[in-house]
Amino acid sequence: MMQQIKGRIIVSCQALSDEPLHGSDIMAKMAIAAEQGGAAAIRANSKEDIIAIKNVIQLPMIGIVKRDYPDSDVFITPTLKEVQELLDAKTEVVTIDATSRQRPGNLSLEEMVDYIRQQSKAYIMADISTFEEGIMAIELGADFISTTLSGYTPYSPQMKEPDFELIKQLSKLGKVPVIAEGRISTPAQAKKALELGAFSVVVGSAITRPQLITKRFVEEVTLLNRNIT
Ligand SMILES: CC(=O)N[C@H](C=O)[C@@H](O)[C@H](O)[C@H](O)COP(=O)(O)O
Repeated sequence: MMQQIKGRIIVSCQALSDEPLHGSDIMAKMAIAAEQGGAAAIRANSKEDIIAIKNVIQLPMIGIVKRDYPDSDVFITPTLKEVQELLDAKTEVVTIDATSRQRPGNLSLEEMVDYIRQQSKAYIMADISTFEEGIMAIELGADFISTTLSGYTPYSPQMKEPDFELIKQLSKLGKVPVIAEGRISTPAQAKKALELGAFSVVVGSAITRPQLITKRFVEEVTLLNRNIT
């Protein structure tokens, strides 16, 4: 699988329950479209969506389960319950939040990694938000690190652009494949991430969230109209 995704685009097909495209059947169609476009793998949220996507395409799946808990800000595969759902869905990659924030029930990252290693042969992807968290994830033995959460923890840089600096610094270590993810919205940005050393690039909203794609066009046009009047 590593060779299959090297230097290529992974498409994130996700729509939460409050999004217009929510539904496993729709995500399965998105995944077919991504496969037709040449995606190397699919990142998807929830056991249901992963199973529906696996029914229609052969690409490797990078799975997450997003769930909110009252005692933690961690929402990407926060506990062993979500890990087990991913293992049940037979996802090739189990993705966990590997930030230094407290997990629900004070579960440690080590416990999560141990559980996945004991229960399956799935790869582990660590979603991180800073360089230090990346180092921690490498020490824990993650198979991939993804820059997914840069900009989504209060202590990481808040920016509109992808966090190219983080992609570059982690890739430079040469320890574990670094997946560039988060706000990559143009082919040029995807190319830049690979040039900076990323192993693969995940693109989500710019391909699979039409409400956000529309908004980008509308905002640009609104700006122009403001300048004219
Ligand atoms: C922060 C968070 O919840 N990220 C999620 C993680 O899976 C998804 O909502 C993103 O779409 C995904 O990371 C891809 O990023 P972008 O959509 O920016 O290309």
